[in-house]
Amino acid sequence: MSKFIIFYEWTNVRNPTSPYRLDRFDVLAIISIPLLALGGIGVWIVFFRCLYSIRTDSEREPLLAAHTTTHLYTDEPSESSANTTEDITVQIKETTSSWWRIIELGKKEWKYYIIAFICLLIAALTEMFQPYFSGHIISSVVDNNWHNFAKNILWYLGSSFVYVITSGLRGFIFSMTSTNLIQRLRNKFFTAVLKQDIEFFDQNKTGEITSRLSSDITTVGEAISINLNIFLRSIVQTVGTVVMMLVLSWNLFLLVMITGPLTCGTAKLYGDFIGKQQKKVQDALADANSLAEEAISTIRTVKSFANEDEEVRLLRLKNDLVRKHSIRQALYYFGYMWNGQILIVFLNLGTLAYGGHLVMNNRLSVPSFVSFILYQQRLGDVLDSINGVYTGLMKASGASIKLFEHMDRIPKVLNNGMMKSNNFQGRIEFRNVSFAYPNRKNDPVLKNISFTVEPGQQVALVGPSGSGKTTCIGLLEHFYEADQGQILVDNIPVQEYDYKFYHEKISLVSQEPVLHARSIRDNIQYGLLETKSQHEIEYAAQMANAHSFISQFEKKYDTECGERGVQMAGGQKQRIALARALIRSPNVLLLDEATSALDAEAESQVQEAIARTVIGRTVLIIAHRLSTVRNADRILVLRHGEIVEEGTHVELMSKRGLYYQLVKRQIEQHEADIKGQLVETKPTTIAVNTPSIAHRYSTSFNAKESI
Ligand SMILES: Nc1ncnc2c1ncn2[C@@H]1O[C@H](COP(=O)(O)OP(=O)(O)OP(=O)(O)O)[C@@H](O)[C@H]1O
Repeated sequence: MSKFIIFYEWTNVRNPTSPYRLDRFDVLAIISIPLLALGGIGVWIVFFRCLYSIRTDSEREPLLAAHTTTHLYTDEPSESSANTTEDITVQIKETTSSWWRIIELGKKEWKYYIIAFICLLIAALTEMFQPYFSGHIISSVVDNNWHNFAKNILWYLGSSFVYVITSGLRGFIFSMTSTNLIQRLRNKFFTAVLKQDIEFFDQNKTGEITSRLSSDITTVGEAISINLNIFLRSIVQTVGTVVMMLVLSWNLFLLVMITGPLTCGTAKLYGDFIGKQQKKVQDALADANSLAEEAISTIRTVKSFANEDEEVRLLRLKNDLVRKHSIRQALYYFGYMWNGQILIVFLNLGTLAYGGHLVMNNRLSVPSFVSFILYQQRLGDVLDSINGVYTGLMKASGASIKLFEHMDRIPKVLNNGMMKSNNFQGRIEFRNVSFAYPNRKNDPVLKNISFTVEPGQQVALVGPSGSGKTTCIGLLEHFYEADQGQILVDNIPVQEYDYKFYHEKISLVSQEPVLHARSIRDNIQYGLLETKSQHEIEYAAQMANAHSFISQFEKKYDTECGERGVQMAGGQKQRIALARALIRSPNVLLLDEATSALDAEAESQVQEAIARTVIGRTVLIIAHRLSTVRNADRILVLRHGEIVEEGTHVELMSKRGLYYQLVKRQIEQHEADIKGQLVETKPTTIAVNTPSIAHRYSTSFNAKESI
């Protein structure tokens, strides 16, 4: 019992002899300082809530809104709707899951993280003792004790040396892992994006996707590695510093402790704001990048319409939105820093006053007080860092939400078929196919169409613009899934074929073939698993009527094609594209207006190549110039997504239906053109680079002859 009484007296805060005694001054300090700090924070919360509700001018700007993608002008409603419990829950889930996923990405480098953590631990421990040695250096100077002074100086120097080495190593490892993380994230994102179906690319602009690939991923990678570094360091430092402070003076530590929840609360509040704002910054940046990318990639069109100033104006408006979102984010950051500083000022003042009181009452020694103050300053820095970590993580999670959204999207069109046929014939069948594009679900493009193309047959699809011809090719290429009905090749649904196998058997030459910024050789063997010999490449080029012009280039097959084939003429591009299709010896050739953009000479060269290559192959051809499909085995006439006529050229002409009308209109148009061209003066005729008269004449002549 007596022991209990002694213990009670020893721990009784009212007992003047107890080391845990608290007087009125103690209680006043512990209560008043946090209250004062809270008041400061409250004022700032009110100020920032007001600021938050102010909409920027450019968000109201109608012109910009008209050019802004959906996610930008819908971000305001989404923010207000985030007030509902459901939305907040979704946001928290999104944020948490994106953190975990980013951490998972770093799992691969766990060995490096362990080394970095050991360095960090050593650095933090050595750093932790520095205030202790500083306190003793000061007190030994006051006491005139030079032996103690030298000893503590040596300890200080030794610990600083270890600190410098280990913290440098830690920094290097974290930078290296950050670079690796960014690269891995970039590769994963690019792989995921390329695996998406065409619907995804219909919905997302190229510039937006590339912006995610560069800017968002860098933001995430850097924020994560830097924050992981700071977070781990801060945790170790916090534990060490707290222990040292407790040992030095528990009364003073109690005062410091009370401000802890305030610091965490502030970090949470501002972290949430900053996270939300970061998503807006990244979205606005993606939108601006998208516009810049579009303007640069279509520079010829921009220049031919002298529209540079307008493009610059639009980009400025979009960049202005990025700037405004970024400034608002910087203001949140400023507020958060300000609050942190208020807390620190109050805490320092409180500690000085209360610590001074303890020293004057002989409850704390001077060296301990000095050391405590230094530790407290360090704790302030550490807590500040932890706050920064939280806001940094929120930034990263804001930037990563869209990244993971793209990466997680499961394509609606899956290319997971396994079928590889040894006896691939190339019989095409459209069986009751109906289709509407996913982004225009209410506008049916194909309505219950059925047709077959037997192996070796040449079938032409003709019809007015927008009747659904290219859509048929898109479905056959399995870019989209039909809403109803089936598309079969050799009686097997296209989705059941192995993706690579199918696209080697079926080759497409489109109206505006896109070449890659690589050599002609690389373009011809594009997408092939094995490298083709020079002989095979030349053979494909000869079949496509391309060898002679390629041979005239100085670098021959190593000549660069330029971005999207910009360094090649239209006819040359078409013939390289034809060689690219032919090198895989496809059973089925899809020709989507392969010659419509060419002049007479280029067209005749491509036609000649096509005539040579179609023999023995199943061919589905789309042509506006009806003269090019006269010899097809069968012609299907489409109108508003339905097959309205079917037969050979002669049969259809005799029917006097839509096909006849189309041919007639084309002849009349050509005749009018010829008359117009003939009355034009010579210089004008030379200046206007239209498809040649001779070509049009021959087309009209052919068509007329056939009527
Ligand atoms: N990616 C797309 N998203 C939404 N609608 C589309 C898309 N591509 C085409 N369309 C629409 O589908 C319809 C048919 O287009 P399609 O390209 O198949 O016509 P077409 O007969 O080939 O025309 P043209 O002869 O002028 O090339 C058009 O109304 C077009 O606006």
